[in-house]
Amino acid sequence: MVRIIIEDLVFRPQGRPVIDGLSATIGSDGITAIIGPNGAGKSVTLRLIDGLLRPDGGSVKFGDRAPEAVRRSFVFQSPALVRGSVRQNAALALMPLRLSRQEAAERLDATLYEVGLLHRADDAARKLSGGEQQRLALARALVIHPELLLLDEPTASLDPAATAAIEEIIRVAAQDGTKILLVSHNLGQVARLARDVLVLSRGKIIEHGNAEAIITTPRTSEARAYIRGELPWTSFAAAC
Ligand SMILES: Nc1ncnc2c1ncn2[C@@H]1O[C@H](COP(=O)(O)OP(=O)(O)OP(=O)(O)O)[C@@H](O)[C@H]1O
Repeated sequence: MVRIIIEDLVFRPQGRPVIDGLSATIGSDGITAIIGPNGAGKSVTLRLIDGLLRPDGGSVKFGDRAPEAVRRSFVFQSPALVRGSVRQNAALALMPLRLSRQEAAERLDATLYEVGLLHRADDAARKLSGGEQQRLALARALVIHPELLLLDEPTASLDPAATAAIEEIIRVAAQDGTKILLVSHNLGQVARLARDVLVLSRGKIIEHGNAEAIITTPRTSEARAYIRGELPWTSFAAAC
């Protein structure tokens, strides 16, 4: 179980405050979505939590566990696949685990089956469709049996059917006990999947709570504007 405690996190490249004193305690189960307008700092927050970026202040703690003891995976919006087969791509993630050959093969088959790619295991990864490539990226993330899975807009460029397939994989992973942090602009997806939501604006959390409550009745005007899709020129156009 991974509880994430973020305290006064600051990321300030060249002095520009991108993340500006962000604090939150994120519960150890279910799916937590991070939403907010472009440039709010969602991806940076995910990277700071994962340790891909170093903060300029504050901390991210996983309860009382050392960060390196928390098995975790990160899936990006565009899957970075290497040359080789579907199976070889997924197998890369297993290398640090030093499993026996048989155990690794069993795990790979089980995970490729879960994401619906076992029948494509020997095909070239780069020949997969966008949705299949993202399922492979998820297989590579899930094959290590992560305790924490960080997903940065995993369905941003996918059609509804491919999105539904990815959402089902995410749902099953969460049911199996993986804690999931999901950055998404797809509020339907957030409503379908998330238990709780963090709303970011200009590097700060402006709301954190139950997903349904935040999506249906956001408290702050900024969250309301984002969720209702108010664009800056809406009121200007109305005034003309
Ligand atoms: N590694 C980095 N170093 C310095 N600045 C960065 C880095 N990554 C992102 N930024 C800057 O931080 C700001 C927030 O970026 P971020 O990608 O976190 O936004 P976001 O909320 O995920 O936006 P979007 O919804 O458009 O993906 C941007 O101005 C971006 O240019």
